[in-house]
Amino acid sequence: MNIKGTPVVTEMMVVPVAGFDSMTMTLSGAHAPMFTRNIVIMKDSAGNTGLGEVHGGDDITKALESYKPLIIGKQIGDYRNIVQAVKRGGYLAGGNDGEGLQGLDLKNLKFVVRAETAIESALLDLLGKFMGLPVCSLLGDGRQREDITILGYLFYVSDRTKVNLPYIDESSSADPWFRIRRNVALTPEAIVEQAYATKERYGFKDFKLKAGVLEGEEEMKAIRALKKEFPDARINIDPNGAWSLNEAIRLTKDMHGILTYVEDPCGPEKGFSSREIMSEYKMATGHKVATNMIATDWRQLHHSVVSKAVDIVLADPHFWTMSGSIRAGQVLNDWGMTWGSHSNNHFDISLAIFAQTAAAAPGDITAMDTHWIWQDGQELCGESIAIKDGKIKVTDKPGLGIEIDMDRVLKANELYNKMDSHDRDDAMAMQHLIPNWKFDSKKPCLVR
Ligand SMILES: O=C([O-])C(=O)C[C@H](O)[C@@H](O)C(=O)[O-]
Ligand SMILES: [Mg+2]
Repeated sequence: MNIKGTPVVTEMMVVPVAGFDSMTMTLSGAHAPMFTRNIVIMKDSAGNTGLGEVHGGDDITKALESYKPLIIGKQIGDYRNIVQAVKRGGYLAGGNDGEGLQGLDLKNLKFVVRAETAIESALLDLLGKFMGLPVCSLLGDGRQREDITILGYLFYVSDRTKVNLPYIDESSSADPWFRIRRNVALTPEAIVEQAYATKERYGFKDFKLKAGVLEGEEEMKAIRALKKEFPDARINIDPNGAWSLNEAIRLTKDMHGILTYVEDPCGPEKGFSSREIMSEYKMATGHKVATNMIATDWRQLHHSVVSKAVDIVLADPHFWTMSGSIRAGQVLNDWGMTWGSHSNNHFDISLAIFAQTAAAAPGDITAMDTHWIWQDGQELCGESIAIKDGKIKVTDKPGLGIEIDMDRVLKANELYNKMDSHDRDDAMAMQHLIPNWKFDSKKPCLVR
């Protein structure tokens, strides 16, 4: 079909970039000193620039590069067909396996990630700029809200001084959050200190603790300490499926009124699937359950709903595409369930993608995750999106509402080019801390 009347894509650049991170801990190990992302920069015949961002790694860079012939010369108004063509003909087409297997095997993360989200985002950014509308007005049933509530995503952080790796030190920063975020945090007191510092800088009212690091009892102490300090906060915990069913029940059965919901408490065990086990967990405890592990696509979502395994689906647009995430949000809302979003480390382009998607998700959505507070200060765009009073104000500017700063992108690309490996590997830093450390989907990473 030949659609007339919208500008055509004249140029598409894929720029792999890197940024600095803390030695944050998860079930999978420890974040490395640097994280990677892929940035897409498109230009059109109207002179506008469109932006996209997705996970890092050479496979995703190659996939994005392979999409160019399907995009350049095409009209931006035809973006749905372009994304469809990319999905069918792209380098990663057909591969889909991964985080949903409950192992958080990060070698597989690239198959859960929909690289085409970066293409969709750049095209929607261009189209929004052409039409004078923010991207959220072009998604689903259009804009649903004026601001997005964000939660303070707290992590245990290992002692970077114990490993010979180039983690950055910000302990002389003037900002209390920047001062502590690279430093060791393995106690309830340190987690509470993180919460206070993030509240001071971003105004968060709700918090999430990434668990699967220490013994569950220790992590519950941190949750209780948080609730004591922030009695009005909605607080959740996410061990990425590390606990057995019995352990999860034991740890959380008395946490009503303290935990608002529990995210991916258990995984598969004794021949039962993670959906069956999570369903039993929900029945046994009455807790609301969230996931970004067992409902990462439509087929998984179907089984999760049928088995009544979850209440809240964290439909990260980088896993679902922006329009897919909104479609999921519409269905969830109609079925009395709740939409939210998961995240990984990211730059400010992804923050805009999250904000625009959340702005178009209908109903009473849950506070959104973002790792961005761990990256704040490393923006790739001129005027960045701010989190104030625990919220992002949805922009009225056209497109994503941000403009790329090429000097910053080139610097982040230089950092990327200095790295030996571009794929995420949380076992690497862990092995510097504990020789021969190996991922075990049932053992918190510091319990060895
Ligand atoms: O909610 C989650 O499961 C995550 O945020 C998973 C991610 O892998 C996160 O823990 C990370 O990137 O370290
Ligand atoms: Mg999670």
